[in-house]
Amino acid sequence: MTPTPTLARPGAALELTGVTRTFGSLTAVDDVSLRLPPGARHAVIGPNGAGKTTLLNLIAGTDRPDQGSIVLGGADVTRTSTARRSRAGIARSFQQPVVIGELTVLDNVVLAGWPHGRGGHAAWRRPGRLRARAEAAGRHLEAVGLAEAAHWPASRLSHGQRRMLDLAAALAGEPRLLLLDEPAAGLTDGDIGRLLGILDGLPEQVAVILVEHHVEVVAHFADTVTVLTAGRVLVTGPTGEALAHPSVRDAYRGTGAVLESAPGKGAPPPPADDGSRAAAPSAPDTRR
Ligand SMILES: Nc1ncnc2c1ncn2[C@@H]1O[C@H](COP(=O)(O)OP(=O)(O)OP(=O)(O)O)[C@@H](O)[C@H]1O
Repeated sequence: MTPTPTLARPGAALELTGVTRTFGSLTAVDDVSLRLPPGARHAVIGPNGAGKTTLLNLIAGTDRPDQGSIVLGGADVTRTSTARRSRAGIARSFQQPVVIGELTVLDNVVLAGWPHGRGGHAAWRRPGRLRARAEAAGRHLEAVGLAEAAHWPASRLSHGQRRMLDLAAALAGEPRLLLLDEPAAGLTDGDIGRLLGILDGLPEQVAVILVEHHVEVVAHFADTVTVLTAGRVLVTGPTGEALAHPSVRDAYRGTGAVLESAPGKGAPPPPADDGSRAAAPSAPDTRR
């Protein structure tokens, strides 16, 4: 059966309506609706197994919803391939950074930004296009603080640097919607401070969905937050209100997250080597 096309209200960068994904008897994402304007700074938080990564997979197209619709910039992409969505302007970073160790840092970014499809093959034969891509890749590396490492083999990078390279690679496609899956995971305090600076410098017109366990990163970066528990939206709204909501406190109680002390949006990055970070929620992982 052909799905009924969904019309987004004007102006939405992304509109999810009733998005649901089940795995057997488990509903990982349950009737999630969300509307983001261009340039949105939105975070999705929730305990382990809440459905955050599944939601990103559904938006990026690596997975398909059982119900609901996904509309990007007015176009229904619910059933379109990952490659088409990438061409339409969706880019993502991963929990485990995707880096090709044998290539240089610069080439990783050039490759990530290379056009998919037949146009991409033709582009290799045009030295001017290649040069322009390399210059753009250099700018993205500069933005994430990796300019000096541009000609290193990517295998030389530390974990924190790989995360930054993954981010530069995501930016290389000049996205209109950027999906960031736990960019602060495994970073040192100093690296998190740098990450916050980089996030602050993301192009204004790009809508961003940040999935993150570090509440202070969420509080610093996001204007709005959706809290998921067991696949359902518990709360969605302005960051301060969402984090202060009693149900959110209940959902996070006992997980170690320090919601009270999360700095407000616009607060400076935390000092390096301060060990008092708001901890990631650590509810039992229900992954099968
Ligand atoms: N391919 C799959 N097959 C079966 N179950 C899955 C699959 N992918 C995810 N799940 C389940 O769906 C639920 C949501 O998983 P998901 O990874 O989206 O949660 P999450 O909120 O991103 O968790 P975390 O914070 O630990 O990354 C979990 O119970 C998980 O085990």
